[in-house]
Amino acid sequence: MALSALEYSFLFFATLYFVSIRQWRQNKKNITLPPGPPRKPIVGNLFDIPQHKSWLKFSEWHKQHGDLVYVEALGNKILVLNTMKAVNDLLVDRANIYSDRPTFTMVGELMGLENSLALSPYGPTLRQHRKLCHVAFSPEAVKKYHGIQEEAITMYLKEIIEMPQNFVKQLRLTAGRIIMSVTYGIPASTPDDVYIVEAEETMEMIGKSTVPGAHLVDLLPILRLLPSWFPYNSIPRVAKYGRDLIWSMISRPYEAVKVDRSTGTALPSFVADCLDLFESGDMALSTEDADHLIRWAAGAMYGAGAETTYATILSFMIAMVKFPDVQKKLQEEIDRVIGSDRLPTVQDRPNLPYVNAAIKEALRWRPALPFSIARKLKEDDVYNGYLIPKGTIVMPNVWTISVDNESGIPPEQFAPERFLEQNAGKTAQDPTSYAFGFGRRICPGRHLGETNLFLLISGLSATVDIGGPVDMKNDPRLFDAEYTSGLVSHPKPYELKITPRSQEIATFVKERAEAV
Ligand code: HEM
Repeated sequence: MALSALEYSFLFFATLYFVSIRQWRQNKKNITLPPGPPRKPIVGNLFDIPQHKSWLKFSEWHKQHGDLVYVEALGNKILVLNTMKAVNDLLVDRANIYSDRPTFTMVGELMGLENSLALSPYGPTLRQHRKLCHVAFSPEAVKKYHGIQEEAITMYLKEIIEMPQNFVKQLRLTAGRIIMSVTYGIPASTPDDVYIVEAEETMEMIGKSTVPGAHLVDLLPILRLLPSWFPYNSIPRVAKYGRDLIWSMISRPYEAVKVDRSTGTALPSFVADCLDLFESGDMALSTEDADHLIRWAAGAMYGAGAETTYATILSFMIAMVKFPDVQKKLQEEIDRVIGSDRLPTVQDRPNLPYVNAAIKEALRWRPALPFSIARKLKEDDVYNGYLIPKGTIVMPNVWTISVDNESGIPPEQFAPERFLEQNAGKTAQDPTSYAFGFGRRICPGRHLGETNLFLLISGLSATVDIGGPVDMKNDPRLFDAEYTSGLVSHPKPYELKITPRSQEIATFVKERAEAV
């Protein structure tokens, strides 16, 4: 029987395809895993990876093993990327297989958090989440939140002028109020922080649950199938507690927006923008699906947006104590450009190069997410001759990437000068290219986040002197902040001496805050 030309071509290409797949599989057997410290049977490198600040250990391994460091822990495969080139080659250029998130059985599957934007697997739902963010958090769309951000930060400045000892607690509240206001339109000036209290409680529970080893079921997912009557099985009870807490945190403010919209009293917000988008018919979703999507997209914002801002500013304040010359230069620039009778606004940003350089330096000096947020590889991959197996957890080592060995200024120094025009070309990598993540999962709140940093850094510099802690006799005390080791690494609460730069400034900040 004679075959047609079409059938011949089909057979030819099919044979070529199968032969190349076989060849590829054979080659793969000869391909080695990326380098890393030697692994022990079963536990792998479990006991080589420190629980505290593990990014420092990976930075050491970077020097020994190179740009890729591969480790295993109890069968979990982990690849750490230590350079921007490796990050760009994999997370950006091969985004279709490197944009998934690792799974957590307890908090993700059993408590439901895998529905949320930040933990959502890479697929059609994530693309819809990202579309909502693209519309609601574009550089143009976030302009409508500038007023909210300015007001919340004015209130923060008033609070720390009046009660400087509360600067840490108030910073946390301020970051939370801004996110709640932007996400749900809850006024930042509301004295009732009921949503924030609930969100903080939920975030604490999630933080504890995502520490490796916190739940046995994460190591042995099969345990989730045990019936609830099984002796000593606390999994269903813990899962229900977490699920209820998360559901309440994401649903109460969301339902409130829907009620406010029905009465025409809703303030601008991410949720309101998303509901508008759905109602415009632009999303081709059922009401139920849109409801689910928007609720869980909005529910990710607090966790992702509040603690990162808090961490970056707490580190900035430490830098002001350790590098008083930088504080002086910031104050001088603000006094020269803005004067001392008003607070900086977003419109002033283009005229304040030193403040802008200080934002970059704050993102670089102590990155809030030293390992960014981990990815999971969807299928086997080969890079630089190494096999990276499917399911590998891939972590960009932002800590190592942020070490500036190019500008000639010691990396430990907090020096905005690295990013001034005079150093352009010989300076370090721009931190905005790594601090907010990469590729298809890059932080959707980065424009909003940067504005928070601008208003806080310029507002603090305009109004207060930040000094180290003092003893009863007003003598300086030794000062070194400790950092937490979770996903977000922030300084543990510490003391500072914060004083208004002048009585006039204290008065106008108070008047301005009262007007809010
Ligand atoms: C200083 C401020 C901030 C920093 C340093 C920061 C950093 C990051 C980083 C490193 C990621 C991981 C990206 C990746 O996987 O490649 C991320 C994700 C995310 N951020 Fe931010 N962020 C900040 C502020 C915000 C704000 C203000 C919001 C919201 C209003 C926000 C919302 C999110 C969300 C929803 C994700 C998850 C995206 C996804 O999984 O696709 N972030 N952020």
